[in-house]
Amino acid sequence: MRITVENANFHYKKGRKNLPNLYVNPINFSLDTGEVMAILGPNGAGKTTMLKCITGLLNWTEGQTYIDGKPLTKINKRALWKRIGYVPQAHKMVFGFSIIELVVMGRAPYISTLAQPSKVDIEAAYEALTLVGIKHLANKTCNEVSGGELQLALIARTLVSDPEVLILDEPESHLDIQKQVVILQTIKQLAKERGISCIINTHYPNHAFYLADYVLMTAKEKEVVYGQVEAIMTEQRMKQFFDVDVKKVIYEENDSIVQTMIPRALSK
Ligand SMILES: Nc1ncnc2c1ncn2[C@@H]1O[C@H](COP(=O)(O)OP(=O)(O)OP(=O)(O)O)[C@@H](O)[C@H]1O
Repeated sequence: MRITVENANFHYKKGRKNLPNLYVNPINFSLDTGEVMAILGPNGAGKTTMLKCITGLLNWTEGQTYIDGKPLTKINKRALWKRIGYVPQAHKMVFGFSIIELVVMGRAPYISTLAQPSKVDIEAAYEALTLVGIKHLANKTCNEVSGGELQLALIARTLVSDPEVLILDEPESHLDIQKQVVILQTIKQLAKERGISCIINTHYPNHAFYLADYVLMTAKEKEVVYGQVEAIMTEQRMKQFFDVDVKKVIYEENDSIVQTMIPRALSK
């Protein structure tokens, strides 16, 4: 499946008044089966808004998202949500669903209105929990698990609809370093082994280096740039977009080239 965004932009409204466009120049990118794109930018740059527009939760005010060449607005919503999985930022939930109930809700596009989830739906939910490594938490309530465990459950909830594209909003935020690794490895595995295309908002340049084939970088009043990771993730661009001096370090580990970025202010 190919997801394409062409000449897109967005502005919020305040009352009847249009606020300025969030992006200085139109957004253009294309992602094929199993490819990963990371979106990076400072707080308030419009990353969450962009994910919502890509999936049709908000409507682009200019341009369009296309799925295999077909405008997203022309695709039946139920059919669309079988193909696209959206994992929002995890906020602690205060209601009492169990984790398995939360994950079964992800089968909604397959369950007809008013029908109960079937055995197949419940089996699919357990399979997804197994995949993200938290099957043992199935009967805990959302209130009883940690932020990281809830984040994994939200990913599982998306996986039960067997999506072709996974859109994740800062999935590794608020997680300890071990849980971050689990999330990143899970996403990479879904992309490379299951051919799921992934779009991920992240605040971590190193995560983009690990996961992404392409990076889209945006910041208020800065040109939106998009391209292959090596071309976009430069010291110069980090200075330009984040106003931070970083050192890009490249080294070899287990026959792979690893790239990382360290803020110079933190090196003694
Ligand atoms: N409903 C809204 N109405 C008006 N402005 C909004 C609305 N939602 C967000 N904004 C503004 O749009 C801009 C982009 O917000 P968005 O949440 O997309 O940024 P972000 O890059 O995801 O930020 P962060 O990294 O902090 O999560 C911000 O200036 C925000 O205040």
